[in-house]
Amino acid sequence: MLKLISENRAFDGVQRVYSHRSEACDCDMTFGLYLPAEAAFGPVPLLTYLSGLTCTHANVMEKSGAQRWAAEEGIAVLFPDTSPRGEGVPDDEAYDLGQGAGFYVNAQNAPWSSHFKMWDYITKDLHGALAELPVDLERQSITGHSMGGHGALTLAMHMPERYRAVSAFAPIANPTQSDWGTKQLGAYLPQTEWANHDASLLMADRGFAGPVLIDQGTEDQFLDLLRPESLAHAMTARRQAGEFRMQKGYDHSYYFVSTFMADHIAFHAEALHG
Ligand SMILES: N[C@@H](CCC(=O)N[C@@H](CS)C(=O)NCC(=O)O)C(=O)O
Repeated sequence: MLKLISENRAFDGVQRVYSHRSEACDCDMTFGLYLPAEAAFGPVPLLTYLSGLTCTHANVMEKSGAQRWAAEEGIAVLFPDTSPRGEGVPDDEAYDLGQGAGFYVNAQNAPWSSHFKMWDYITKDLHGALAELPVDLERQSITGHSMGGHGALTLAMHMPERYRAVSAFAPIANPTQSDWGTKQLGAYLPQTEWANHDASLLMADRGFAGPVLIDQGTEDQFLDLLRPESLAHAMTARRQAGEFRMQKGYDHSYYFVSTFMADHIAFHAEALHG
């Protein structure tokens, strides 16, 4: 059951925030949902945006300007949180492990395995919760930033029947070869599972049948950790159809994300309305 936390009118639609109980994460979770005006008349297509390290559902909702473009295209945008939270949920002193850093996996190692099941949260609990809202679950696609770009790419490549298109802003592209990856995958999962959560390895192995769009800033302060070159190489080696754009001068921040948000929403709208 969903609990409505807030509702604000935006671009003729509504920006809502809900909380609900997640069985997978064994705690209450919060998410944002933007519904365009069209949702008053029937289910609209749904784009999920997964956020990066340290974020809650709120960063992208407040800083990316996504609502304007979603309203123009008549699509809903879902903004999930990045981890389980609350008392009793394990955490780490570092910003990039534990709460705010769920990495979109189902943790198998203690102490994380008790709550950190973000893969199941997104694909099962949240999916189920959306059934009572005016979104068309047969028309979905996915995007994300940084850790969320990693989540978007890995989810899309594992579930192409659910997601028609995938895009990413500065994704963590090759986590098995990066400190943004080995640290978290190592904490959460046995090493035999890592390759299932590495976008470059999945791209080389299986690719994605639908459209793909990646944007990466050339002045991103985390380039060495993100390893975009591994994903670009995997895409070209596989002859994956898609666009990989190196955007001159942009860093890792929401100034970068908001600059290209219109492009990404138009890209998804084309796949979702088609
Ligand atoms: N706090 C970290 C960086 C974390 C970071 O840049 N997070 C990105 C996603 S990976 C973000 O979106 N932060 C929240 C924001 O800008 O609103 C550091 O100082 O090294």
